[in-house]
Order: sequence, then C-alpha cells, then structure tokens
Amino acid sequence: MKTVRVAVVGAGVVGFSTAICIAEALPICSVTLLAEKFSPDTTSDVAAGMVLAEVFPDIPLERQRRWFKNGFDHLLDIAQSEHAPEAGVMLSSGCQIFKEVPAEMKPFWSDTVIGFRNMTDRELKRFPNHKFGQAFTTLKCECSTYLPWLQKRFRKAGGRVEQRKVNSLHELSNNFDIIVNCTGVGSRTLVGDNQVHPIRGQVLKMEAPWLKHFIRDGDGMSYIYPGIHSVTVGGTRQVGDSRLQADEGDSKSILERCSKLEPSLRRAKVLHKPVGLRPGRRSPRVEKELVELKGRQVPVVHNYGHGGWGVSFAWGTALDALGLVRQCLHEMPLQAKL
Ligand SMILES: Cc1cc2nc3c(=O)[nH]c(=O)nc-3n(C[C@H](O)[C@H](O)[C@H](O)COP(=O)(O)OP(=O)(O)OC[C@H]3O[C@@H](n4cnc5c(N)ncnc54)[C@H](O)[C@@H]3O)c2cc1C
Ligand SMILES: O=C([O-])CC(=O)C(=O)O
Repeated sequence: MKTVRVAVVGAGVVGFSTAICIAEALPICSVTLLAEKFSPDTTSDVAAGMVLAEVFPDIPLERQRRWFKNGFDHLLDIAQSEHAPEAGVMLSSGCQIFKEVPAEMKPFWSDTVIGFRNMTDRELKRFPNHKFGQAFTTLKCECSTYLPWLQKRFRKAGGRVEQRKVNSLHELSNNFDIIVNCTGVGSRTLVGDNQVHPIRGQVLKMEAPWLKHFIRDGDGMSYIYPGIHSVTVGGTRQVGDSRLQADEGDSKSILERCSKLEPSLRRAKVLHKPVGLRPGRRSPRVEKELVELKGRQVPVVHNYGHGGWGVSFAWGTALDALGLVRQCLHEMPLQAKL
C-alpha cells in the first residue's frame, strides 16, 4: 500500500533519475514529480550528455567513483539494449587531448570507461598543439530523448507528474511527508543556497554526419561530440552569467576553436545554438536535513549542484538519494507509514 507521500521537485536528468529510483524501489511511497520546466526546456536538454567527469573537491573520491560507475553501468545497459534509440543513449569513442601533460594522467573514472589508454605519438600528430592524449570509449546520453523516456518509465512505476513552480517548501508541507530537492540552479532561491550559481554554457548543434569520433580538449573549453542526429560542438563556461539567448561572439569563437581540432567543421551547417545554465557548486549536495515547515519537522533530501557533470552522475547520486529517503522512512514516526 502506498502510504508515504514523496514530492520530487525538478524535471531535469537528476529529478527524473531520483524519482524513478524511489518509485521503483519503494512501493510504500507514492511519488509526485513537480517542476516549473520540463523537457525540452531544462538545462539537461542542452547537455552534450557525455559521460565524463572532473573531480569535485569536497566529496571523497570513493564516493565519486561509485557515482560515476553506477551512472555508467546504468547507461551502458540501456545503450546495449533494444531501448537504446528510444532512450537516446549510445556508445561513443574518441579522445581527450592536453596542451600540457596533466597532473592526473589516469583519471578516477579510467577503469570504468571502456579501453582507456594513452594515445600514441602517431595519433597525437594530428594535434600539433597538444602533447598528451587519452583514447577511450564512453557513453553519450541525449537528454532531449532520454528525459521523455525517463518520464514514461516513471509513470509506469506509478509516478505522477505536475507542472508548477514551487516558490517555497512550505507549499508542499501539507501534502507530502518527504521532499526531495532536485532543482539544480533553482536551489539558490528555493533553499537559499548561495553556493549554487549559474555557469552559462552555449553549444552548436551541427550537421556533420561524417564525424564519428569525439574530441575533447582537456581544458574543457573545446569539444566535438558526434551524436545520434547531430554533432554537439562547444563550448563556453561563463560563471554567474544567466543569459539564455545565443551569443554570436560565442558561436564564432566555438567554431574557430573547434575547427582547429576538426577542420571539416568549416563545411558543416549550424542547426541550433542552445544555451543552458549549469548548476555550479564546488561539489554537489547529496544529503538530508530536517526542515521546519508550518510547525512540522519535514525530512528534505537534497540532490543538486552537479555543475557540468549532471548527466554522468545523475543515476549514481539518485541511488544515494534513494538511500537517504530509506533512512527518512526508518526515522519517521510509525503512524505516518500506516
Ligand atoms: C552546454 C552544456 C553542456 C553540458 N554537457 C554535459 C555533458 O557532456 N555531460 C554531463 O554529464 N553534463 C553536462 N552538462 C551539465 C548538465 O547539463 C547538468 O549538470 C544537468 O543538466 C543538471 O541537471 P539537473 O536535473 O540538476 O538540473 P536541470 O536540468 O536544470 O533541472 C532542474 C529542474 O528543476 C526545476 N526547478 C528549479 N527550480 C524550481 C522551482 N522553484 N519550482 C519547481 N521547479 C523548479 C526546473 O524547472 C527543472 O525542471 C552540460 C551543461 C551545459 C549547459
Ligand atoms: O565539458 C564537457 O566536455 C561537456 C560538459 O560537461 C560541459 O560543457 O559542461
């Protein structure tokens, strides 16, 4: 019987992943996902969707390794199943190249991706300004396809969806027993977390079906990611900038930088110029707290602040958030569960 009412706020890749993990694992919970914006209007829709990562300074490396591996294995299962085209998840091979040899020559995720190795001098000849490179196969998860697929899976698990802006957690206290906050950059206002800030990212969706291998500059400023319907070419990282419209200067600079790595892009057509606001934070916040709402102590589980790596870590942090919801259930007074 469903007796514990859970609200998940946020319909990006983190919100839907978390809502599904709870709805599928905890039949005692009725899960409602509330959000102001849904696909195709979330930051997640703009993500290139490459499963890669950088280190978050405040999270133990073991925990990040687990987040990454859980996310990778979950998406790999989809990529290797009949659902791959409907879910928008594919394997993607290519390289990450560096102008200087990086301090971390073997990133923490190198054993999780497939076939990780250093590039040979012969392979690097193509990139005369780069001294070092890593070749591997990872995954690309296209959220504008993946989010609607997740929404179907959530509904199949009995989840309900409601479009609405939540101005304050107080609005939810009468109708829900547990609140799960997956609002990305919205957490700055919703829960007053000043650590969260927008990091503007613009990309170009280009028509270049001849490109099959990804190239990423290790400085994170230039990347070329072939996808199912187009190639995502980026990018920008403008801290504190909330402009959602495309900037012509940025488009020009992206094209200039990326054409140096892949000259054939000069012959490719630009289809769209999407912009998204990454939920910047030193490290993601995946933890629970009790919040007093209208005189009642309500458990709130936070899962936000994934910066430029929310697609890679969504399923991994969703599983941690599920564990926190389980803890909330154990700590709840018995009558709430009857
Ligand atoms: C250009 C670009 C490229 C990227 N490439 C990659 C990549 O290759 N790999 C990768 O892993 N990541 C990438 N990212 C990062 C990734 O997009 C984010 O980390 C991820 O989308 C964050 O997901 P989220 O669900 O937390 O937030 P969002 O997708 O922003 O979703 C937040 C949700 O919360 C809702 N919300 C907020 N406030 C409220 C409120 N008060 N009431 C109701 N609803 C609210 C919103 O409406 C929305 O539904 C990229 C980002 C950008 C911009
Ligand atoms: O940096 C990348 O390769 C893609 C990404 O995650 C971003 O732009 O946030």
